Amino acid sequence: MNEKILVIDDDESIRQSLSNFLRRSGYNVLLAENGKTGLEILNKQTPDLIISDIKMPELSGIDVLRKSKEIDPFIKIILITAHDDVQITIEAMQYGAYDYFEKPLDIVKLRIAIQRALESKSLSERLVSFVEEETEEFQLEKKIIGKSPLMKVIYKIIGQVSNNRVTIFITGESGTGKELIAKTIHYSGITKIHPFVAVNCSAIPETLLESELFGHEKGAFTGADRLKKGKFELAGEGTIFLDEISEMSPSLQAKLLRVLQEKEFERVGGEFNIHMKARIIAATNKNIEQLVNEGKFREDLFYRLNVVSIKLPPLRERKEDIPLLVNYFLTKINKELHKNISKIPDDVLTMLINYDWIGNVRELENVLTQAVVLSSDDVLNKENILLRKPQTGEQKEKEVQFITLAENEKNHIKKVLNAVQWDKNKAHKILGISLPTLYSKIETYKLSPFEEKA
Ligand SMILES: Nc1ncnc2c1ncn2[C@@H]1O[C@H](COP(=O)(O)OP(=O)(O)OP(=O)(O)O)[C@@H](O)[C@H]1O
Repeated sequence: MNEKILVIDDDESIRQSLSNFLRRSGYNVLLAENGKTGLEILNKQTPDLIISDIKMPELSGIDVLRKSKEIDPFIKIILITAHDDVQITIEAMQYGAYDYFEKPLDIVKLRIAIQRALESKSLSERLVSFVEEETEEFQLEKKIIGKSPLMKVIYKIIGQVSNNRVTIFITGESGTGKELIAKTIHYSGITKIHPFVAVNCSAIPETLLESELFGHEKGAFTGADRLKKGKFELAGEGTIFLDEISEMSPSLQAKLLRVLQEKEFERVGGEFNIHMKARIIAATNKNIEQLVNEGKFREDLFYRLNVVSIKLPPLRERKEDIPLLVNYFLTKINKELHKNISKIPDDVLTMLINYDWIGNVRELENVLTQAVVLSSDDVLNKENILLRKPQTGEQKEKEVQFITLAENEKNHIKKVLNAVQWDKNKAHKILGISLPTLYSKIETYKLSPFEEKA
């Protein structure tokens, strides 16, 4: 039996082209020009999957998503939109959207998503969760900046985990935003009315960490002159963020494992167990798998913590986010320092894009702060941008020797196009070639804004 897919879009041309594509792929198609009609069809004809536009008059795609889930909690919904919006992506995933696509639609990716959505329909009964309460206004787009495909994957995971309490392990180099992501998860979902408590496991001496985490009773040890609640207790039903977890001593790793297994802990010197209600988010900038292999981090603890894993990409792997981050930080820093640096020369932006940012977003923010402090006019001047090391290292030269000139050109054009989000008018100027030449190079090298994964 062919599966039924309901397409809801107020744009007739999109409805028709989606309908043709779906029929050609062997599905039965139902069409609705607005959310209200779509919901009526859902009631009467029980489709297996809905593909809905987000921006529609009266009922939006998010409204359709929420109401459809009330009618059929196990329906799969793929949302499409013309606008790239972090908040909407997270909201859509929170309300249980199966996936989220931007126009123009990438048909190959859409086809795969449809197949997967239909395959997982029978499993979804266990996965779908309702969100009854309105989420407090939390302006995510002001906090996490980035529209690269790698960051979009992260936003989807945030949406999927913010309304449950699964344990999360975040890895990523220093300054990639691990704490920021942990806070965003906390403040986007059911934990947001409870405390967010962060502990840096490497900053606290080993002897103190246990009482810091679990608290201590009065008289538990010399100097314990009063009862002190630990971070787990203070976090209540909120989130405890264990940063630099790889630095935890073996004995404390064993204690933490027991807490995770038994969901309870004792204060140091205490005699009764306290129920653990907080969600744990652990993070490290070390290669944790390697530490596990070397026996430096308990494997059983790692598996307990790594229920959902989030790997934050280094900034150099999402260079297209650099211009956005530069704008965001300049606005923020200008405000804080009462400055008005508004002009970013093309060569300065190119330099920032090409730099490898070992310290990631934190380093970028620091470099920009320094540049704003040093600037005396409204231009972000090159001489005020103090980078840690020269751009061309020996390593880079070695890599270049092994690729052809054409490959090098292709890579460079692609890097610039990604960095300016495929704005060809900007790209041809940065590259110093004419617009027609840029088009012909895109054609020759078969460049595309969409990376196909094997
Ligand atoms: N995508 C982003 N958008 C905006 N700001 C960001 C982003 N990622 C990181 N930042 C900012 O960069 C700084 C460093 O981020 P954060 O402390 O979360 O990194 P981290 O990975 O936890 O670092 P470390 O491993 O050193 O503890 C913070 O000021 C944070 O707000």
